[in-house]
Amino acid sequence: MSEVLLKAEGVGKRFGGFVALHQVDIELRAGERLGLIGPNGSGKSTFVNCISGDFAAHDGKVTLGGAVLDGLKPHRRARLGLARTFQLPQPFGSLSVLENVRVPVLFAGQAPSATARALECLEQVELAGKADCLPKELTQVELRRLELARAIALNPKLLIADEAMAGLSNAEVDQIIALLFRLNAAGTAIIMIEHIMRAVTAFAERLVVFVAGRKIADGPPRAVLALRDVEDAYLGRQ
Ligand SMILES: Nc1ncnc2c1ncn2[C@@H]1O[C@H](COP(=O)(O)OP(=O)(O)OP(=O)(O)O)[C@@H](O)[C@H]1O
Repeated sequence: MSEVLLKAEGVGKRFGGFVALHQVDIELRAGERLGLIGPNGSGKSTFVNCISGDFAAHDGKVTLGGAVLDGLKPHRRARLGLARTFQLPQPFGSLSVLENVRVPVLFAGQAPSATARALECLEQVELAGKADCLPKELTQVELRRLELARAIALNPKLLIADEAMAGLSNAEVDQIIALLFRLNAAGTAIIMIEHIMRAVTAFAERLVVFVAGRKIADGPPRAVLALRDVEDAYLGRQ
C-alpha cells in the first residue's frame, strides 16, 4: 500500500460562535482518489479551505508528505505539492488563457520553458486551441478546464477539485472525469468534492461523508452509500 500523503488530524473551524467543522480526521494515501460528499453547508469547502490555507483552522494539525502545513499561506502549501480549484473559477481576467497558466508554471519554477510547459498543461485539458483567448471568451466547461490546467501547472501531489463539474452537461461532466482520471494515472492524488453523485461514484475509490461539520462515514463507496446515516443525511432526516 502506498504511503500516507495527507494527514489531517482534529481539524476544527468556527465562524464566530458557529462551529463549521468539528475535529475532523482524514488520511489520504499517495495517488488515492477520494470523494468528499455531504449535504449543502456540511463543511466540505470549509475543510478544503483549512487544508489549502485559504482559511486558518482553529484546531488540528495537517501534514502533506510529512511536512507540517499549519500556519503556512496557500502559496507555501502549493509549493509543497497541494493544488486546488475553486467552485467559482478564478482566472486573471486581463491575461490570456496561456498567460493564466504561465503564472503557476513560473511559480512552480521547474520548467525550462514556462511557455512550453503552460501549453503542455493546456493540451492536457484540451484547451491549447484557446491559448490566446481571454477567459471571458471561454465557455463554462472551458473555464473549468482552465482552472484545472492552472492547478496541474503546479505539479501537485494532491489536487483538490471543489465542485469542478457544477452546472455542466452530462457529456461535459464525463470530459472532466476523464481528465481527472488521466491526472490520477500520472500519480496525483485527488480529492473530489461533488454533488453530482454519478461523477463521484464513477471516480472515487473511497468516500468520506460530512454532515453538519462532522465526518460520519469513510470507506468504499458502495458500503458508505448503503449506510443508514448517509441515506438519512441525503433525505434530510438528520
Ligand atoms: N466565511 C464564512 N463565514 C461564515 N460562515 C461560513 C463561512 N464559510 C462557510 N460558512 C458556513 O459554514 C458552514 C459550512 O459551509 P461550507 O461552505 O463549508 O459547506 P459545504 O459542505 O461546502 O456546502 P456546499 O455543498 O453548499 O458548497 C455553512 O453553514 C456555511 O454557511
